[in-house]
Amino acid sequence: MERYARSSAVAVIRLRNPPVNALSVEVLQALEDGLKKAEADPSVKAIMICGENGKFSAGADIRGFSTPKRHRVALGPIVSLIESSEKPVVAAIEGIALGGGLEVALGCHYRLAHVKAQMGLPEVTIGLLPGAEGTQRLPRLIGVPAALDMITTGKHIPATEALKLGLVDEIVEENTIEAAIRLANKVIGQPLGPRRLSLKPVPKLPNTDAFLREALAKVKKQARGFLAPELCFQAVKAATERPFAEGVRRERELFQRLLSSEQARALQYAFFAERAVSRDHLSLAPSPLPGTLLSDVYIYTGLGTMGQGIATSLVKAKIPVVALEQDLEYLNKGRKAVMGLLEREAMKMEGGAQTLDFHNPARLQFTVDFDLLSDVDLVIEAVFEDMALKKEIFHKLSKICKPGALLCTNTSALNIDEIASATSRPQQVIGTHFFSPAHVMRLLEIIYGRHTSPTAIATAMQLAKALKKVGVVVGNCFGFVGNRMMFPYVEQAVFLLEEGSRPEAVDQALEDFGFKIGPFRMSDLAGLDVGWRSRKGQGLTGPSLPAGTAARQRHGQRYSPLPDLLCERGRFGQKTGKGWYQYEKAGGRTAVPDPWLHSFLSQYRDSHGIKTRYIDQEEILERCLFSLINEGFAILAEGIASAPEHLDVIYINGYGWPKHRGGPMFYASTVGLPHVLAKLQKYSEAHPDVPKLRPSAFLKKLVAAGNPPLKEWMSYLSRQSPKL
Ligand SMILES: CCCCCCC/C=C/C(=O)SCCNC(=O)CCNC(=O)[C@H](O)C(C)(C)COP(=O)(O)OP(=O)(O)OC[C@H]1O[C@@H](n2cnc3c(N)ncnc32)[C@H](O)[C@@H]1OP(=O)(O)O
Repeated sequence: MERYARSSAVAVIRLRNPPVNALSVEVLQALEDGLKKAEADPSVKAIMICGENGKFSAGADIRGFSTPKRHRVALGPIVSLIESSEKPVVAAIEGIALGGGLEVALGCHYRLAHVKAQMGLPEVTIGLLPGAEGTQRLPRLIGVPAALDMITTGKHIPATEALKLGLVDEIVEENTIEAAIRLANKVIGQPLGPRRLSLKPVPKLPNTDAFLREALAKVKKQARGFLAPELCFQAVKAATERPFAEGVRRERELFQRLLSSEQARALQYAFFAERAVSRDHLSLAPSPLPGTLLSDVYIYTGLGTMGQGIATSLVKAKIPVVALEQDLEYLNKGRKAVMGLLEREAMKMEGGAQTLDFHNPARLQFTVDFDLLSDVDLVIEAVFEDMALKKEIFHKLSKICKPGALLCTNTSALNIDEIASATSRPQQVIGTHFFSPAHVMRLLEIIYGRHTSPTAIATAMQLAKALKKVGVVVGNCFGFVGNRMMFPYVEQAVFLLEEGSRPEAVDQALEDFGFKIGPFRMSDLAGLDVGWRSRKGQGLTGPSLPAGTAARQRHGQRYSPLPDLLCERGRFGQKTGKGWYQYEKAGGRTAVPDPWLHSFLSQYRDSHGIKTRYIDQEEILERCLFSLINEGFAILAEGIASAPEHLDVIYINGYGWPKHRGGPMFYASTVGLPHVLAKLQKYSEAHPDVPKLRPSAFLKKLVAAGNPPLKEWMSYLSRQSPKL
């Protein structure tokens, strides 16, 4: 505790724990001591709580949740202590007030925020609920609908919205601390009863029961097996039914349940994994992006779907863009699409189009003039996946671009070294694999080649950061990490259809597991023709397939021609109105099980002598997920990725893996590696012609070593890529 000024009647309690003033045991102890001291000091007439370095607090120290209970300090009683103070307590909110930080502010009698501050109760995103009485105070302050929304989604809200909701009393544009001191002085001696949220009733709704029923249904639908949102709901519901103290008891019960759950552990693991992975390699970049290193980012594209998303993403990050197309017709189409995307993005932002300033040619210009490339700092090529075309472009780039320019290719599988070989500067060639839609998806897979320099890797990581994406650095192999792990997963899904399952059963099992979308719905959405083109290119199907090749075998391994057969019938998915499902029309989005497909599958099985059998959910999950995980172990052993956390961050941010399961490798660690190995052995014996079911040597090694915790896995490998 300190005084604002020597003779000031206002005591200041500053939360200090860089970088985000997380409420560690020490901070909480100091907060409690400060409060008691101020309370006992007769010369103190009011108290102000603020945070160091322009940030109120990011809430409880998340690392503390995995320490034994005896080492934790309960925050709820401290919030109560603040509220029961006989002297007015003012929260001066700058930067962020999140989780326990906002709960501290809710205990204060007055809340004043800087206009740029953000507030929220994001506990749900780490598998918890606001367990410091926040589920009971917030509905009393802003009403049940708004409180439920904030608590079950965990979203951050800006100060302007907080003011409208009544979450803060005042917002200021200038010095928050001085404004809070003025407020504290002004309210000295005023009655505190009406300012104590625990004493207020929860505002009544016209039909609380119906509202809660609907809200619960919505929460359950979105949660897909994720427990925290529903328990957050239950805690807020308790506020509508019980007096404050009983509501708090219920909140504590629910909080404890979540705290000990595997889901909370998984989400907290994912929180730190993402931050650790994003930090990798950054320090080697010569200077921060954008602006200094990158004066212009050049996108050479087809301004097709990927190029459009990438351009949008760069403009949103305020990086100047020059977008190039091969001819005016494509350029105009691309321009229209990018402008449309930017208009929509601008509508979601405060300040709209003006903030993004995308009508300004200095920010975004469209051209067909390749020579404009000579002065740009970074190029992102996003033409379609054709090695010959990419090599031609990179050869040209290498001649035109200035010596220091970084040359990035947006490929999802092609060999970076082969692309780099077309240039005279392979050390500056790197893969930047964006995910569609590129202005929405957070993952950026960054692929280094044999000659890629550490500076190039670090610069690509800077780019990811500037784009607010999660950059993950991986090695060069077919499909890199994400798609390479996806191949066996999709392969198993199709094999399951051959053996007796249906697309809707496979999708359901994986969506129940928590995936946003199952493999067949995903394939219909992405277009079956994409994979078909690639398989034709690899000689697995189409005219280059040698005559006499067995229908269900390639290179001595099992192969399913089912996706090829659908493509031959023009069933490309949503775009043609038919794929693994049927749709209301070409371009339709509602997938409906298709009787034609069911009878097609029966005939297929008959013609290949396959006996249809019932396949249960367990087998669907095990075969799809464990084959994907098995590939993950192979990737780690080959040094393509530097740690299991990297694979998990890729899967959560790029492939719709349910975050509450922590990513595939974390999931493997929770079910236990001996279990994964035993299942793979069983399925591999049943399907000896499927190499991807054969347990990886690394997995076997870890099991033989006694199933060590995930953090220790990499110590069982002697070789690591020098660049990772
Ligand atoms: C003690 C028992 C009390 C029981 C109370 C029960 C109820 C209360 C529960 C809670 O409060 S749970 C925590 C709720 N808060 C959050 O979920 C916020 C999480 N943090 C963020 O969203 C972001 O970090 C941020 C605050 C918006 C800042 O984002 P920015 O992109 O600027 O920086 P980051 O790289 O994300 O973070 C910087 C640095 O800080 C670490 N960190 C952030 N928040 C916490 C935290 N709450 N606890 C511990 N550490 C935190 C983060 O990990 C980064 O550090 P490194 O990992 O890079 O070392």
